[in-house]
Amino acid sequence: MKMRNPPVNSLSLEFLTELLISLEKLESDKAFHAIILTSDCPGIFSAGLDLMEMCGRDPTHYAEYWKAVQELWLRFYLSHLVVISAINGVNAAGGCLLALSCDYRVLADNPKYAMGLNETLLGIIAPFWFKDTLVNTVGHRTAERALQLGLLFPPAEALQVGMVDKVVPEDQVLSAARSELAQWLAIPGHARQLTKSLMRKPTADRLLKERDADIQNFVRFISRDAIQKALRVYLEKLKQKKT
Ligand SMILES: CCCCCCCCCCCCC/C=C/C(=O)SCCNC(=O)CCNC(=O)[C@H](O)C(C)(C)COP(=O)(O)OP(=O)(O)OC[C@H]1O[C@@H](n2cnc3c(N)ncnc32)[C@H](O)[C@@H]1OP(=O)(O)O
Repeated sequence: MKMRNPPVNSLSLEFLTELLISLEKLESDKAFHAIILTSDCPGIFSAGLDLMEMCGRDPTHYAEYWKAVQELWLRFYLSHLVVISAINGVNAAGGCLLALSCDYRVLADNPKYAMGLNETLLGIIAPFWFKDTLVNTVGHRTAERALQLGLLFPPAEALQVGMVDKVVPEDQVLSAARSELAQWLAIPGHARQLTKSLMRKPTADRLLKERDADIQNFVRFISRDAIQKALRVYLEKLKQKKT
């Protein structure tokens, strides 16, 4: 699955919906057993959630958007397919969440390709299920530091803290993901799937039990004047970077 939403693969409502539909199609076709998730945007895996969906819109839109974000995470996190990410670019916040929801992560060895949950740098916070997904991957202490400081880890550090499983030269990121896949596909499917569910269901259930409350919390939080201002300032900084 090659993500293509130029210029930065931001996860807009439309793009989230496309990803969901693609995933559902693959999952319902018995011929498919695995996905390699990668990017078609040079140097960028994903810039995360689309800030334009969270800025200057009305509460109904925020609620619709957040429901789609929840849905995409739940579907990827619990997918019965083997999902491996071949991370071939910078990968921020919501994009990083998507990679953390995969079964295995290969990152291209380029110092520019940092990844992490950097929400605090924007003046916002990573929701509890983003946090849980990170804790499940790198452990509590590393997650606590990474989340508070909004750290984006370059490849060597991402490997060292366990955020990714392998770092390879850029031109080998896809072939490394394919090689890894062979090992996962050699395991009897039902046993692997049940084990995945055993490991992940408690984390997913936390959100499933509080889905509506989580949407309401998001809408309340994102609608605050101070948060809207912080997002506008951040977007402005991104634009000024060019001049
Ligand atoms: C009491 C508590 C209750 C709590 C309740 C819960 C609360 C929940 C809170 C909210 C949770 C929200 C979670 C958010 C998750 C996210 O994912 S936020 C997004 C974070 N992403 C980023 O910080 C990355 C930002 N982008 C970049 O750093 C760079 O763009 C890049 C990815 C490194 C690429 O750089 P470069 O190649 O130089 O391209 P640019 O010129 O910077 O960008 C090109 C254009 O794209 C626009 N853009 C970039 N990122 C985004 C984005 N995420 N969304 C929308 N648009 C984006 C950028 O502005 C450029 O636009 P133009 O200038 O118009 O070309």
